[in-house]
Amino acid sequence: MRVPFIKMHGLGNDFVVLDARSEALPPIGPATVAALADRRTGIGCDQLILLEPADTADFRMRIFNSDGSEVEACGNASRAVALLHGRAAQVETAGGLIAVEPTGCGARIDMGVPRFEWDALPLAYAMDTLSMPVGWDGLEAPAAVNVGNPHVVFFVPDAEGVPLDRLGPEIERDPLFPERVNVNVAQVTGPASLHLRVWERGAGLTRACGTGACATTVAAIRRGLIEGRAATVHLPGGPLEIEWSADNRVLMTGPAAESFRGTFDWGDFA
Ligand SMILES: N[C@@H](CCC[C@H](N)C(=O)O)C(=O)O
Repeated sequence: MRVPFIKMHGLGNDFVVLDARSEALPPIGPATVAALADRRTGIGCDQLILLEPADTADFRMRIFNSDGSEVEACGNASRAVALLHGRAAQVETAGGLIAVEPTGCGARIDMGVPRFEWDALPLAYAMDTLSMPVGWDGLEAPAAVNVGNPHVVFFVPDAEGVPLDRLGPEIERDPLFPERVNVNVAQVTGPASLHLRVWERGAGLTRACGTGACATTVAAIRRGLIEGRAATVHLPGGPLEIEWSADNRVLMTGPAAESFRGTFDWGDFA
């Protein structure tokens, strides 16, 4: 069975998009996702995105990390999917309903309401999530935020100097995070400006993480580290505009692009 795919990205965080909204695909498992995501023997991506019909929204977006795990949210893929869809839509995700709106060369996404309760992250046990009393080799007192998916955010004086390739996997899999966690290291660079690097759960270091930018902005506002309720978040792949609205919704604006299209043989990856 030949299956069409669309290769897309948001600031270099890249996706294989499978559109099963009008024609169903066979059930997809973690091994197939990981094989397709492999950069040497597959198509290669940070996340695989599967679009399906939905009952209570315009369509459903399922998100899989390159390790095969299915997750709740992906900011950059939401913009890519908005671009592909070509008009405003309500999209069902495992993390909740999001509203997407294309804006020419990208999209604006209403990512929903952030959560800060320890059991919403989730953490293994109760603690303060604004400044968690924990640390890993010099990375101390992160904030925990769930923006559909779980994030910890460390504010540091020099984000580039953090050995995230070493500490990211350790923190991601710490027993404190029963569902693992996305690890953000952020530097405040101005009254409304942040520099951010992210170790993504299930995907490793990526060039950009939309939900990481949302979680980091919300955490910076809660901590009083920036002025107002909006920031430009500079990631290795480029900037995102994030706002935490007065009615408690996280809004993200930024680019997305299609790279190429192709087909693959399902049997080669099943
Ligand atoms: N790249 C994403 C986040 C993808 C999911 C994440 N790795 C997780 O496991 O929660 C983004 O742009 O938000």
